Amino acid sequence: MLQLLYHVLLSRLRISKMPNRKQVKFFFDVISPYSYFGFEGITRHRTVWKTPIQMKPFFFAGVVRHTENPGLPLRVPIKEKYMHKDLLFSAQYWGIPFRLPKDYTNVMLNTSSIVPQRILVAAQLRDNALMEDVARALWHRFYAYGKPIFTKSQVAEVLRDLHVKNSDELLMMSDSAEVKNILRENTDEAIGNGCFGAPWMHITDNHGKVLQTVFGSDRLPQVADFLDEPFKGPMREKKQNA
Ligand SMILES: N[C@@H](CCC(=O)N[C@@H](CS)C(=O)NCC(=O)O)C(=O)O
Repeated sequence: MLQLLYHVLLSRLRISKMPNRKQVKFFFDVISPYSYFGFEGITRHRTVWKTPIQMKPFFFAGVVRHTENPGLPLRVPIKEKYMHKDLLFSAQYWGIPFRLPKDYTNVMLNTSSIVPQRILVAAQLRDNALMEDVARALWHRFYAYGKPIFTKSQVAEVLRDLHVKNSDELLMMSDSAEVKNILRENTDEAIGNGCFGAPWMHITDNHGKVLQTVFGSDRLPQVADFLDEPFKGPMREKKQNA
């Protein structure tokens, strides 16, 4: 009995000693250019934040389908015109080489990103840093060189350029039930918390309770403030792809 009491007290003590650290989950899809900016912004801030950041590849089309979001900027001509300019403006801010790929709106609205997103999940199962390298390289290929990134062979070229070991295994893994489930779970997790767009973030407490949901790469200053962390602007000196 005394022993039981001792263990209960000890576990209580351990819980109360745990720092009450918030965490960020960052949901993104390579089909979303604003995810690219947010991805760069948040990963650059990792060097100055203590807050753990979890990167979550999800399926943007699944979100759009679920929410029946009629407000996608590329579907509204006046917003489309603005967005084309805003992407260049924002890319300049983040120091990202960027030009609009040919036939951009059409490609964005009519191409599926399921293949690269599943490959990112497979890469993350191996190693999160690998996943981030692949995501960054996919965006770089699309926006710096205008080359497509949506089929297996296109992604395979990126893996080859990055000298990824056993890349065939990774591509095969991306068709597994495990990978498909994780991508679906990540998407459902965002949808379950009110997601309608990308990038999307959850700020949670250290028990995983969602304290704040956030839409957009342009909300990083508010995210930093909520986390009690510094916002250092675009940190262009940290850019990896020139
Ligand atoms: N102001 C946001 C815009 C983000 C944005 O427009 N994301 C697109 C995908 S690339 C989206 O999810 N749009 C849905 C909507 O605007 O309802 C930012 O700077 O990141």
